[in-house]
Amino acid sequence: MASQLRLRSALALVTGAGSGIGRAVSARLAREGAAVAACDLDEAAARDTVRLLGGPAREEGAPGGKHAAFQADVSQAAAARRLLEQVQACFSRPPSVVVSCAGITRDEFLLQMSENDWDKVLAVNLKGIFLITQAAAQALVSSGCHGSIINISSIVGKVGNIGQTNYAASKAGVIGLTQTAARELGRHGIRCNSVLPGFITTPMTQKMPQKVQDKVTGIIPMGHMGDPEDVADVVAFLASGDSGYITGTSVEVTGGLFM
Ligand SMILES: CCCCCCCCCCCCCC(=O)CC(=O)SCCNC(=O)CCNC(=O)[C@H](O)C(C)(C)COP(=O)(O)OP(=O)(O)OC[C@H]1O[C@@H](n2cnc3c(N)ncnc32)[C@H](O)[C@@H]1OP(=O)(O)O
Ligand SMILES: NC(=O)C1=CN([C@@H]2O[C@H](COP(=O)(O)OP(=O)(O)OC[C@H]3O[C@@H](n4cnc5c(N)ncnc54)[C@H](O)[C@@H]3O)[C@@H](O)[C@H]2O)C=CC1
Repeated sequence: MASQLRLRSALALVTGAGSGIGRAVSARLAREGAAVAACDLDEAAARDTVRLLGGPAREEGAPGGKHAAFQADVSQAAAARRLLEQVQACFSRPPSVVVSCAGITRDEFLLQMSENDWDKVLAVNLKGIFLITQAAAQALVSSGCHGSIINISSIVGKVGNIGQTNYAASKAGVIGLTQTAARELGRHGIRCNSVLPGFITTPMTQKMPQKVQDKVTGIIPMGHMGDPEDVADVVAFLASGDSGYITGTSVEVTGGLFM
């Protein structure tokens, strides 16, 4: 039972909380007792996630509910700063758990990839994690609070993938960013780890051509795609004291794909 409420004193900020892995992470952290600040570019989707967590939503300035929804574009510095301000105003404390799930794809072969598709993916997937990690770390350090920052990379950041020069670069960058943050923030009691999901059933992967989906599934040692909850299991562990001496790591959740 204890492990089921190991996050009862935590406030968790989850970006990309309106869909897929971010929604599953929000549900799992809430189930383990955390208050969840669910953020998404799509505010309605973030609100839907908070409704799924159960109980009344906490609106800024009207404390009552346990969880709250926020709208922000993580790729914009002012929005990232404003998000951390709004979360602290709503909950009277900085988030002790920060999970960056917000991410996009703009897939194309290198020979045809546009600069715009490169820029957009790097802005959301890498710069967005820089901005959120920085704003959250600044809030935690200035308040003397410890924390756990979990950044969602991808197995593609480790091995590359056809059609994803932009995405692969962004996800490889997330690993290096997180390792560096771990080196700098450890002395402040802030742990930073990356999670590298493999092929997970979400709207993001459902956009892939079916023939490619079939190709990938055929080479997964466990023989099937993963669920968002498989990723949430690892995120909850990294968020909790059960991983208290783990920082700077990259945890692969892939069914053995590209081990
Ligand atoms: C033995 C198979 C090995 C497969 C390895 C694949 C690993 C993928 C793991 C993903 C796990 C993590 C995913 C993640 O982090 C979340 C995401 O990023 S989900 C999106 C992942 N995106 C892709 O994998 C790219 C998929 N491809 C496309 O979207 C289109 O092909 C593309 C827009 C790049 C080009 O479209 P188009 O010009 O229409 O060409 P085709 O679609 O007809 O493709 C031509 C040819 O190339 C083959 N192909 C395309 N992508 C891949 C790929 N990723 N891996 C392997 N092969 C690919 C495609 O099957 C065609 O082959 P033919 O034999 O000519 O039919
Ligand atoms: N689905 C998969 O197989 C894998 C996914 N990932 C990563 O996991 C994370 C979540 O992916 P999924 O749940 O599959 O995708 P998804 O598309 O279901 O959810 C992504 C969420 O991020 C939000 N978002 C997009 N841009 C944003 C922005 N600028 N600011 C704030 N929110 C924004 C979207 O509105 C959406 O709700 C992404 O970072 C993705 O790259 C990594 C490996 C595998």
